[in-house]
Amino acid sequence: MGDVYENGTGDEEAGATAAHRNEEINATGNRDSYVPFDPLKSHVDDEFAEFSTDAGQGSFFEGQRMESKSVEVSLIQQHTFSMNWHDLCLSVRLKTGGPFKRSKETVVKPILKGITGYARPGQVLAIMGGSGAGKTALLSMLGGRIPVGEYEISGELRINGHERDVNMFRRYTGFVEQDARVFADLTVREQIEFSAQCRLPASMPIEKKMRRVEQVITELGLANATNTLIGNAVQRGVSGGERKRVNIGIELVTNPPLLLLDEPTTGLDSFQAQAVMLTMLRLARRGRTIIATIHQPRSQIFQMFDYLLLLSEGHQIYFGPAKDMVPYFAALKYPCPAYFNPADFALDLISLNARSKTLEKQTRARISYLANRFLEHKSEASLPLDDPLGAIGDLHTKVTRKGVSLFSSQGEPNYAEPWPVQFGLLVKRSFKLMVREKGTNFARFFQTIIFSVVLGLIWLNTGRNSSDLNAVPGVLFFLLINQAFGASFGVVFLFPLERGIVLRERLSRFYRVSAYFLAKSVAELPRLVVLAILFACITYWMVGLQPHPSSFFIFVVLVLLTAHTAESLTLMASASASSPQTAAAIAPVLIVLSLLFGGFFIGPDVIPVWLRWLRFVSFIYYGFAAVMDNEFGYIPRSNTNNPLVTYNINSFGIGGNIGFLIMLDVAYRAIAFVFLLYNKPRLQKSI
Ligand SMILES: Nc1ncnc2c1ncn2[C@@H]1O[C@H](COP(=O)(O)OP(=O)(O)OP(=O)(O)O)[C@@H](O)[C@H]1O
Repeated sequence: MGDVYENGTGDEEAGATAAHRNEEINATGNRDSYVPFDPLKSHVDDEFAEFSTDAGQGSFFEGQRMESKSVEVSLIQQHTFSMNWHDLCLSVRLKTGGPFKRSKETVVKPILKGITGYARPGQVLAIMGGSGAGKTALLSMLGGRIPVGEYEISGELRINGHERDVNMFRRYTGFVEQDARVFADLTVREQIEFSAQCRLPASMPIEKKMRRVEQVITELGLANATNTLIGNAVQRGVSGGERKRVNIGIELVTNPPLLLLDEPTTGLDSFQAQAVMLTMLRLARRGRTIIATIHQPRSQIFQMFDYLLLLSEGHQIYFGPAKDMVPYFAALKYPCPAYFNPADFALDLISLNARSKTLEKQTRARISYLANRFLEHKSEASLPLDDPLGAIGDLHTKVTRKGVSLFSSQGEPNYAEPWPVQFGLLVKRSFKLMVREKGTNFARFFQTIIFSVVLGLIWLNTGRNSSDLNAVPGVLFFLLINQAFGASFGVVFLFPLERGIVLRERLSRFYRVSAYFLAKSVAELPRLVVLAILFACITYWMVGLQPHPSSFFIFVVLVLLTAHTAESLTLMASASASSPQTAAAIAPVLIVLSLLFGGFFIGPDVIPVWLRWLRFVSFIYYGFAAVMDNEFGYIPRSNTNNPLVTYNINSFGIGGNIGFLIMLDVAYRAIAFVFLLYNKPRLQKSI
């Protein structure tokens, strides 16, 4: 679409171009040109009347159903968020120059240039602007989600008239990101249910939590997709729009006092977009504060907005009641043509048109003119930061050393559920995900059987044949490295693939990282145990190792322990990497180094002195020593043909080597946990 106002900021030009679209320009652009619309009373609402009734009768919205007039009364009965912000600025430091340039220059790129406004309980605030205007940046700033490092922030922000404790704030607010970060192998219901189970108060009975899940599913029109897997590019699941609504449902289910949504309607058809916004409006009318960025809303959606904040190129162009936007621009001699969608009108007016140098110059001049006019108007738009509305609600603010916290944190735990419950929920989810990886499970099962049979056939009866005795150490070593690599490949992508989802859940305080880490470890165990036992059983008897049950049992334990330690070592790589590619690059290095110093390829005397210590942190070194001892321990060490002597096997014995292996296993896992704990984007704490 062309730029309606491409002739610049002049009154006549603007009017003339607008006339091109519609002869009937309401030159005054007064309120008469704006068709009042009450969505809650419209026919659209009727289509959703049943949900409205459900919500009113059920426990979903704890407060009573609110009409605008009764909003304030009900606000007093529940946690409510009133948010004021003043002169918010955000800029990013960009490094220029190639990677080898000695002195890198830093360029500061402003993203938000002094944004002021407020959001009230009971109302919907829409943040509108063209692509790259700064909508997501502003929403992230309001949501306390600006990463540390390259970004610089300034300005003031108050919740209910007080400084916020950003950690508590994140727990109590819902933040719906633009891109849905959800598990492909879980169903719609499972995703929303998990959020409800982790985040709703522990004191709430489970039936009530499940009822709330059902209500959210119904309210978001997901009833027909409840048991459908989310899916991904490879495996077909729900539609893009349904996926988006699941993302909203995950936040909505906790009924947060403040809900921030980044482009909740993008990718939805117009009916669904309207339905989602209607849900937001209803939520607002029940006392919630809703802030949503939105791109190109249709006129009926636009009329659901109570307040509007317009952004262009990081400048604030408008803030105020949505219904006053058209008159505001008309007063600046930019009238909205009659019967024209006010949202389209505003976006045409404030978008930078870079299709040609002339157009860019003209549109830039207009944006700067509008931004300057808003600066003059700003004092009227802003409210004092300690606005008395902040006193509404039963929030108890408390003075802490850091300032005033958002809530009274007395008796207010950081997480809704205690650690054991978090752990239980996570084990259940991880196990479910593991079982649903049918392709992987199938492949690993058959890979184990094929490998063990092939290896068994290659070295059939090698152990029973005394002339082949010297071949046995090689067989034992190979069996161990086979298990090490198998276990390593199984978990190398574990954390990077889930990273996005887990970071989202960690930010919203679903659970502690320790609960997640331990749950993953526990859920992965059954598969590892089954595969290791299967492998050991087949190869041990085919190769013909020591025929005593106790030796066989020790061998099984050692194969299992070696595989588990290899898994722990790989988890170090997996937890430290932010992408699957990085994990895949680090893990083989760790495993191969362990093999190299494992005592088979290179004897300790050949290794340079300063590198010899490395064998003590090689899990294969202990695993190999133990299986060798298990196989040849009966031969006295005085016998120079004893492979234990030939391979310079340590004298820790089977028990000692198992002990060291367990210690390494625990140490690797502990390091992996620390990596996971710290491998997250750090968010700025100020404002
Ligand atoms: N780390 C960064 N480095 C460079 N530029 C950045 C960075 N983060 C944000 N920006 C820039 O800030 C501007 C605003 O980005 P933002 O994502 O807020 O836009 P938006 O209005 O949400 O756009 P869209 O509707 O396309 O999502 C963009 O020009 C973007 O390129």
